[in-house]
Amino acid sequence: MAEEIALQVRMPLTGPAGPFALDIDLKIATGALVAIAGPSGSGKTTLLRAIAGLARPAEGRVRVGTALWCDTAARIHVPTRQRSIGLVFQDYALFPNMTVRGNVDYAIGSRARSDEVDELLQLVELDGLADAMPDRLSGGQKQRLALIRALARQPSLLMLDEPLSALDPAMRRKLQDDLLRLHRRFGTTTLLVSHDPSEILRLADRVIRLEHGEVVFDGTPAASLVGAVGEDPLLLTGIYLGACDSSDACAVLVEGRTLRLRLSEVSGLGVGDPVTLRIDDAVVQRHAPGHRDRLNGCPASAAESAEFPRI
Ligand SMILES: Nc1ncnc2c1ncn2[C@@H]1O[C@H](COP(=O)(O)OP(=O)(O)OP(=O)(O)O)[C@@H](O)[C@H]1O
Repeated sequence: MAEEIALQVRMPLTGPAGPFALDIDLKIATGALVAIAGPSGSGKTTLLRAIAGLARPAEGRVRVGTALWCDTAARIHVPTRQRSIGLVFQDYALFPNMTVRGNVDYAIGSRARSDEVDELLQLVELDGLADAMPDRLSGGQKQRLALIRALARQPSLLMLDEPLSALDPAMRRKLQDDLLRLHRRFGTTTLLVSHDPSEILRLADRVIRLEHGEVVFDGTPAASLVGAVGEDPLLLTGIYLGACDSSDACAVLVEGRTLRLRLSEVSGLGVGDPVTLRIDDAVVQRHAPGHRDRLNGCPASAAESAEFPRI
């Protein structure tokens, strides 16, 4: 369909272990919130930069809806400022010499209406700080301003590169809520670079994992957990929601999402009980508070479920 985003990017890169190529061919549905995960140096930021026009692919084509932003074969390279994008990076990048309101005004441009700016500031609880300069804001407030500024022009594509990684856990959580709320409100197609599995689980519809410039995983957030854990077991807490009717899987509410997981034993667990899921080496285990031993796991079935509806 014409609305989707089609990305083909091929670009030689040089990492600490030598040359490799960023080689991406993806389609993204309009309105999706897609997490881009993967180890350091795998090419996540470079992919965003290529989409934004800040890096030039050796070969590639970037189409967003009906707009062609880049087509190396046709020698098309639309400058960054003419691409309908919102960008938020870890380091805020606010205009330090403009007030909070001024930052949003500037992003909207000459058509800025003051009621529109007020509404945007209210959305992220910055209306009381409209006349403050950015250096008076906390890290979380700065990042909320950066988010709203990126969305102010209602871009076709929002790209967030580890936007919450400099924040403490409580503020991260708050900003994740804001991000979800803003995503639901504006429906902007979003690419979010994140290393944090619980953040991905909470926010994303789809996860793309890069390694050495290539897509090694493309699937649901829950399915991504199993492959992404590495040496460190991942512990997630959730609420047991009961057995699923048609399979031996159960439903567990984790980070605001219902996951269908096959747990080793569910005897003694009641609906509403808190559970800890241990996802380790493709094994999902659970132990309820009060159980003396961790129960044995069984092959993870996080990948089995096609849909994980948001609650
Ligand atoms: N223009 C370029 N030419 C050659 N190599 C590059 C270029 N830009 C980036 N690289 C290299 O490509 C690799 C991937 O960088 P990139 O910043 O995209 O990784 P990343 O996955 O975002 O990593 P991190 O999670 O640490 O931010 C790095 O080793 C980097 O040095």
